[in-house]
Amino acid sequence: MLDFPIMDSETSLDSLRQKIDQIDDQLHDLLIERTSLVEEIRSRKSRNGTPVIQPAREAAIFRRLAGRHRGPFPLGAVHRIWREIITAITALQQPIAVAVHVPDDQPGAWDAARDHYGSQVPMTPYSTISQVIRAVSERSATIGVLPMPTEDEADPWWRQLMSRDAGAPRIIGRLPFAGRGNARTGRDAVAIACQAVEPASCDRTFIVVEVPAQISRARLQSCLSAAGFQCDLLAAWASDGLSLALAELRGAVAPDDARLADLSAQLGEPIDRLFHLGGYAEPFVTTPRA
Ligand SMILES: O=C(O)C(=O)C[C@]1(C(=O)O)C=C[C@@H](O)C=C1
Repeated sequence: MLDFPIMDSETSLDSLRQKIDQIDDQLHDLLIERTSLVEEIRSRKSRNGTPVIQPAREAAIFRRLAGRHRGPFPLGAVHRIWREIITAITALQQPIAVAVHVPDDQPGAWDAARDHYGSQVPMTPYSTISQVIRAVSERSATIGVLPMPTEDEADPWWRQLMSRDAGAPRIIGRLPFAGRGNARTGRDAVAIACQAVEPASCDRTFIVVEVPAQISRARLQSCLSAAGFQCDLLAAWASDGLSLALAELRGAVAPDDARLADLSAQLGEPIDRLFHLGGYAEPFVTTPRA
């Protein structure tokens, strides 16, 4: 702790600025010290096969800081500073590039992505969602930022994530995490990356299930509830006899979750095809969905 003399109205601007300089030195030294841990962290994760990007840990870091925050410094600004730090530390462990879906009428998608992944990593805007998914699948981008799914989409992008390939893209996060700040208009977004998602790390889980043709949304919703799930978003899509439902479920849902067997019983037929699309740590401040 810095030991400052009592300040009174006689304290000069120069001496106040000297104190600011001392504090800045401390902050800077601590940043350098924090960064010095990165090589050890990287090597442990690489030894264990743990993905470099750890959204649940990132969420826990900010929640902890928010819990101890005090004084007038804006919490949203604390979040922005830590997002720069965390992405910089991530990029020291593996190259990071972000592909963002930015349609003309949603410029805020870019702002939210930049607020989250910082100002220093390469970020590319794409006009179509398929381009973003392709960039991530082909590894020209590490992270893709896509609009949060909604219930009635004619050609929902989440179908493109239905893959059993362990290296296929999965949903790893939701943006913005701590409010929109001055970001321009935009829907909430999800981040995708080609990495395993530990079910326990998710406050929300996305699954896609092949469901009996003609099943109504209301019936699906009641089957999910009867199986013990709390479902926040239920999107359906059908074509040529194939009917799919995307459900955003509260909490973690592991592939061997007993409720999935119950769901199959509720639907009256075995679930032939069920895909875990990933999930996210619940945002600190949830913005209303557009
Ligand atoms: O804890 C880790 O695994 C880290 O790599 C450190 C760190 C951080 O800067 O705090 C960076 C990236 C991860 O996504 C989570 C946290």
